Amino acid sequence: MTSVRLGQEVLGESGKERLEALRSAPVTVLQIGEGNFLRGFVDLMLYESRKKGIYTGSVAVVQPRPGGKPKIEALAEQDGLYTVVVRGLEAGKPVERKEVVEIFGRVFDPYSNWETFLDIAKGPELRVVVSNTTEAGIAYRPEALVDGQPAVSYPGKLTQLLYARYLAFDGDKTRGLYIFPCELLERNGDALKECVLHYCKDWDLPEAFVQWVLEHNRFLNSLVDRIVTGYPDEAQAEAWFKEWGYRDPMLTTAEPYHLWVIEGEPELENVLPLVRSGLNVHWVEELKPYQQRKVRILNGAHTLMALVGLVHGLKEVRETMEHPEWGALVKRTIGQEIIPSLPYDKQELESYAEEVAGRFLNPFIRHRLSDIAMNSLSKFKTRLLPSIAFYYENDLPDGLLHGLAGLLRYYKIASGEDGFEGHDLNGERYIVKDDAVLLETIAEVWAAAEGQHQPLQETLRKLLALEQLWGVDLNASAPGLAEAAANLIAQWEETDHEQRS
Ligand SMILES: NC(=O)c1ccc[n+]([C@@H]2O[C@H](COP(=O)([O-])OP(=O)(O)OC[C@H]3O[C@@H](n4cnc5c(N)ncnc54)[C@H](O)[C@@H]3O)[C@@H](O)[C@H]2O)c1
Ligand SMILES: O=P(O)(O)OC[C@@H](O)[C@@H](O)[C@H](O)[C@H](O)CO
Repeated sequence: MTSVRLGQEVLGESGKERLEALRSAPVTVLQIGEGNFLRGFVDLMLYESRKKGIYTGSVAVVQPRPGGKPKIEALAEQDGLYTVVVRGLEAGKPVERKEVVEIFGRVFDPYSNWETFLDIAKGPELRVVVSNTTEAGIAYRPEALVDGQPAVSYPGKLTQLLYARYLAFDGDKTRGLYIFPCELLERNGDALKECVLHYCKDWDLPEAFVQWVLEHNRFLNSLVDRIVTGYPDEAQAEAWFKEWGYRDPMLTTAEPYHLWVIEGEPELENVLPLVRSGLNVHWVEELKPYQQRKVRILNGAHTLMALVGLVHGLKEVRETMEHPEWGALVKRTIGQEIIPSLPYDKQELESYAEEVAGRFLNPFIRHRLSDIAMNSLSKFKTRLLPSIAFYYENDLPDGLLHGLAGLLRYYKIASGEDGFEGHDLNGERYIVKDDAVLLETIAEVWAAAEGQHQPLQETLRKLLALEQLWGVDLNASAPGLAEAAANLIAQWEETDHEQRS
């Protein structure tokens, strides 16, 4: 077992020289987010581009929340280096590529180095901000502007950054930034801009600044697509560390497939030269078709299989896809229920769905259902509910009904020592990670039902009435859902009980 930690020493003399060059390159990209996704996606792309001599700048990275400090410190201890293993099938052939990514010229904690953050914001060479703060990160919550301190929220910090830049360049219209949020939100750029404008208003920032934000900065809407599965299981990590001769707690794994669709003109290659670098990036006029296709097919199927799979004791994506009953259910739901609900070319959707099914079967990637299930309440609403809504006038088809029943059964929870806990059909305990207020509300419904020995259908009816979960009273939108879901859950309980005894 090696105790050597990744750092510039591991790269040898030529590596040290490359790192020196990287650190003296201008910071053209400021990255808000130290998470796995950005490191396995944007940073890896920029690194590919830099290796080809096309992108010549460097990236400064900070964490968006105080809680991310240990990861930022770990990256800094490794001289900004980290390993990505890209593995999967390419044209049907297995590939496994390891890269030590050299892209971060600066790595720091903005909470203890706020002045450094603002200095980077004022850098003449800075052109781009990228972020991934999860869907929860792009949200407006009123907060005070405190001089010399970072705002709590990401959009708040971005407002501070833009204001510092505006003041430093005296409103120069050529100094605006290109902002690329990578959060999986519909029209993520517009959503981020709205939050920034809210803070401008709350903080009474000058109207001239607001005009500068609107006219000379671009908030780009984009869609990201790559399955980034983070740190592997311990046995795999140890085997790799032994083979490589160094340890890397910031190691992440990803599939070879990658797609970034950005709503913007191809001339923006001058800002981020991604297509030129041979990457699967598309500058398009209208993002919506790409967004809907991906979120409804890929993410919808993920959410469906995570909920149904976890309730039935399954743990991973591939295992679920290979399961004779649940794998077939997922494929059927995509092909016969989700695709017919989308207003786009069927052949094209089917070919995307086939590609997605192949990605789910990636033999090298162990994608945990429990990771996908995190925050399923909001994911269900954006990823599966729109497909369900297409069938409000008719009976809900079987696959989507399984998704809804899976959600309701998975969220059969009670408050426990480690958070809100549920039990799968085999009685195994799990912890549900989601919005605390919503979890509390759901747990209260289940607790009341137990106290009153309420029939399952009645409990589900109460849950389906919670507009804070679905945006509507689902009983009114689709009468009969509670009964259908209750019957299905009862059938699951019975089948699993028979199989156990
Ligand atoms: N992993 C993937 O396959 C994948 C693919 C496409 C998109 N995404 C996007 O990435 C997100 C998950 O990111 P990851 O896989 O890098 O996980 P991660 O846990 O490694 O990183 C999450 C990042 O978000 C930050 N964050 C979390 N909640 C926040 C909040 N409320 N405010 C500000 N910052 C917050 C964390 O500090 C961290 O920097 C998804 O929600 C999705 O938007 C992931
Ligand atoms: O990353 P999340 O938690 O928002 O969603 C889980 C997965 O569906 C998601 O990460 C996909 O793997 C990804 O969206 C593929 O591009």
